[in-house]
Amino acid sequence: MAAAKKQLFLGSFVHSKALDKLEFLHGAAVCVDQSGTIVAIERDCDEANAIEVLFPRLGWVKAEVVVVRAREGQFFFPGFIDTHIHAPQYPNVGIFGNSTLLDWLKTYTFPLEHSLSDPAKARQVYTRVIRKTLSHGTTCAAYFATIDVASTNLLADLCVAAGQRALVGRVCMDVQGSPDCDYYRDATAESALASTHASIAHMRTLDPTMSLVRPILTPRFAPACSLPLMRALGTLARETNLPIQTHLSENKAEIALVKSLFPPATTGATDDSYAAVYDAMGLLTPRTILAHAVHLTAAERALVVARGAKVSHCPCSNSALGSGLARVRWLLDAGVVCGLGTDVSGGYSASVLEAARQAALVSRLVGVTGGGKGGEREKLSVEKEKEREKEEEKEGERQKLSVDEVLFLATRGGAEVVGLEDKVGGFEVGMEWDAQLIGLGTVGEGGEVEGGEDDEGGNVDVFGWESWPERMAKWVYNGDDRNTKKVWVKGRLVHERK
Ligand SMILES: Nc1nc2[nH]cnc2c(=O)[nH]1
Ligand SMILES: [Zn+2]
Repeated sequence: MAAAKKQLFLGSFVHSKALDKLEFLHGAAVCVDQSGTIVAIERDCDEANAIEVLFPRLGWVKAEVVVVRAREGQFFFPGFIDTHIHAPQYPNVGIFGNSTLLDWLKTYTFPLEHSLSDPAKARQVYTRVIRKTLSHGTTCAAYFATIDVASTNLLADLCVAAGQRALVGRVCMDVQGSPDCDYYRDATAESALASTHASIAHMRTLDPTMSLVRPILTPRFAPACSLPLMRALGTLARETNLPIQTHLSENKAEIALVKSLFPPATTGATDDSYAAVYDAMGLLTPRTILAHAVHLTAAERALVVARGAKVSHCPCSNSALGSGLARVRWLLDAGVVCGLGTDVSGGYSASVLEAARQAALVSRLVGVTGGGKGGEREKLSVEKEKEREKEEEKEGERQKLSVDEVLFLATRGGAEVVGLEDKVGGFEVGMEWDAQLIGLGTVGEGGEVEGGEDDEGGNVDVFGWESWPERMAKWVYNGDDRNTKKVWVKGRLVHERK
């Protein structure tokens, strides 16, 4: 549903200009037309200026325009893009015990996903996960649903109704026993493909221009898919240009399983790596989202770059399931396009801001663990050892992701991962108004927070002497949904914090 009215947004706007550079526009004006498209951006422009200068240029008359003002200290920020989230797993957020990937799937995940073939339960869970993610400023999500067609289609319906932009994938998994999921799987590769076609057809009817919701091919991960199924999905991707999402190289036991299940002789792959299996099946494309990519080899990274596939970095999940420290700088260095994923419920939070915070923190650990290189170290002379330590320290510093960088990954990076970089992720004329209004707490002279202790600033106190970059750091490290005051998708208000 489009925004019904022309809108004028006034105040401070913050967005990424480059990986390491946020841009701050203060006292600015942004005009958004009825279709939700940004038609003008003007610096140093108050309401009177906008009416006098911008409106005539756009052919707008004052009476038909709704004005939205950010209060002093508040700012508009692009909506977050969650490049990897499992909608049916939302009831399990925080519930993972001490498990690791393969036993977590068996113990917690497959039973819950299976139970969502009950339409009432699916409606309850999907309604909640959409509301929750919107309240955290997620304007676009790449969702894994379940193997069940009806409830996958319901997820797409509910996204459209709530106004959330989404890629929705019916999960494909036709293999019995690896890992153990006999009660929850597609009966055959053919039936998996037929069910996939059914959900694609539903979404094409629901949103024929894919203005909000689009289908995405979703082979769960190699161990749960047969070669014929993966090959057929690769062919379908080539024929339809549809995007693909899957998991890659998340956990060491998973990688060993892939090596044992798919020797190159069976796949025709050039080597026995995990990425090579997907490549041999035609699943590595410029429209492929690869979740995790924690333990990639240099050769796999080169293959991902060569195919133009993208990576969804899921730090909350990688830490919760003890999967490992993804080397994001190492991926970025090679030109891999990266975004952030919550990976609910491997990830314990539906918040992309939390994923951004954890991406920053985890990157600080990548350096001290030797850039994830590990392995035996050559014995050196004392002098050479000192040199090496210095080099490693420098390299460790370089691994760190800044506040600007993690916010880029959460917005522009994510937009490129989901193939929507021309539409969302920043504030540019011609792009769509997917945005959030952020408010931080303002501490008064008496130490009180204006507007009430609890809600106004949530966990973020701003004293007034902080620079804008410092305010952004406070938001990233201490913020939560209490700071997300309003959220728009395509110009439509889809969440308001009361
Ligand atoms: N994190 C995560 N990894 C997976 N690998 C296969 N399925 C899943 C899943 O649901 N979550
Ligand atoms: Zn996942």
